[in-house]
Amino acid sequence: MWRGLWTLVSRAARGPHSPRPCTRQGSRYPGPGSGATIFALSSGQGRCGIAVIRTSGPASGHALRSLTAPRDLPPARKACLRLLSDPRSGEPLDRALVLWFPGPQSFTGEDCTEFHVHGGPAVVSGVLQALGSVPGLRPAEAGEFTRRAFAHGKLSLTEVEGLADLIHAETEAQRRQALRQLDGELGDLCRGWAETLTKALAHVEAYIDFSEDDNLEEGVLDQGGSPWGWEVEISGIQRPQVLLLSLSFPPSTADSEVRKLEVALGVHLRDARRGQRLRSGAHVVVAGPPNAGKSSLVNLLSRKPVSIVSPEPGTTRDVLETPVDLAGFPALLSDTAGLREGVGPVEQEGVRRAQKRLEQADLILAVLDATDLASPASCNFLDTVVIPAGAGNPSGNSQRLLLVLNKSDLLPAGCSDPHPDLPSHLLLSCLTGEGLDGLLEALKKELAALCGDPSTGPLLTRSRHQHHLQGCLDALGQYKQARDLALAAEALRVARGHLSRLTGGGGTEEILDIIFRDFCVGK
Ligand SMILES: Nc1nc2c(ncn2[C@@H]2O[C@H](COP(=O)(O)OP(=O)(O)OP(=O)(O)O)[C@@H](O)[C@H]2O)c(=O)[nH]1
Ligand SMILES: [K+]
Ligand SMILES: [Mg+2]
Repeated sequence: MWRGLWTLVSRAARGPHSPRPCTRQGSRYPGPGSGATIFALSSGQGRCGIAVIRTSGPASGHALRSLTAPRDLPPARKACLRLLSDPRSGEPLDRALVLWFPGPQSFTGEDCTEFHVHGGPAVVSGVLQALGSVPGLRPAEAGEFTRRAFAHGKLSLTEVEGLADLIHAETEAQRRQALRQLDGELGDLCRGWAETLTKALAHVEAYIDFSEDDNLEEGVLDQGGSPWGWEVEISGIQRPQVLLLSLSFPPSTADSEVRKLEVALGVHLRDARRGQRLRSGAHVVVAGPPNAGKSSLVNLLSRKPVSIVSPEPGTTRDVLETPVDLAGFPALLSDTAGLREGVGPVEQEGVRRAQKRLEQADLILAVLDATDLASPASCNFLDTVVIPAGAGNPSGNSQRLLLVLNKSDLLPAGCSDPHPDLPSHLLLSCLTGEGLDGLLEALKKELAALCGDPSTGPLLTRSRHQHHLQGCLDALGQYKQARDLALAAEALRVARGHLSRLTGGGGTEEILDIIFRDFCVGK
């Protein structure tokens, strides 16, 4: 019985259905030291000071020796100056710094080399061709270096995603967020949660074994009516094996640990939308009546002539989208048609599209002409868009709105705020730029609320993360409702499986393909 229990505890700790919880499992790629050796230019394309060419795979050392003189391998991880020449013709290619990273202490876990050559296109193509002539070497596919790093357990799936985001990060907030993910924060969090579930599962499985022997399950479930009930019950049973379990993981702790886990998952799930906004940009929609200066504002914020500006009302018809860095946050800025009634069919279609885009906005930048507030179009816009959105007191995570009164340069001099009766607003002149700093400050606050603080805030940046955390939470719900120990254990296993898949344990090829598609060749 004692030995049986230990077997069960360790089996639960390992998990009978998923091989290892949240391990950094690989894909179909072969283990370190086998397979082809790949090479690619890892720095950007085009003329530059230094270009970095990498290789990874078992023939890396041979490739390094074939191209360099002297032919011996440099000391591991130390930059050495070498003359590079083409192994076929002996023709000199460049004088370059080379590095030798013997596996497994390398980015991919395999033998790797780096050639830091002068960045002219002729040098780069000469070295790439020379490498291509070495037997066993072939050009790398997009993301193949990172994929090998993942296959060899150097990076978890969430870290791979962080790396992809870091390469694509365009704003400061995105960079901070990607770095946190690359540091493995999300993976660590999931591994901690999975460990909690493993302990709970060990407890339940051991009890299943115990009750099979002693026929106790029925009575306990009758009394408790739920896993929480029988967990408490177990600690009351004076059996040596149960006492052992109680010491290693007291049932009341199991109860509260799983409950704590539910709370933590809920907090992160509520933050998920913010994390996704931080990764792909908040939707900021500029809207208002015709000629308010919406297109002028879009051009000012994006610092380029995205939209046509003209004195003619109804200039903008289609929704025009442009990605911008707004005060360090990524945003997708949309210019829209001026909202008004009684217009021709083309402009009407523009108005319909504008209204549709307004519904999808995370943040509405409502623009009015400060000198034209009494016009029917302005009044209608205030009544139908600004006031319902509750400008001035944005609440919670719902759609937010900033009201901007443009063309302040046309207001009589000395008039600080001509419209104190309007909902909270900012004065701006797209013509002179006055009020722009205040607007950017307000935008920063709004975007920080929408996207979260990148250094402490949301960690879930993809819908994939949200899907698995929700799956885990749902399974914990089933666990609580299970009236049968076997079902309760199965629910815990399902919950743990979701966490495991989030970090890449048992990741399917499809997910890997989608993630690695984001990478460029050489990464
Ligand atoms: N004086 C002044 N004129 C401005 C300002 N901003 C925009 N304008 C002018 O107002 C007119 C309309 O500007 P747009 O940016 O085309 O306005 P819009 O809201 O995009 O117009 P529609 O697309 O037609 O709905 C243009 O002649 C601009 O030069 C401003 O701050 N001050
Ligand atoms: K216009
Ligand atoms: Mg316009």
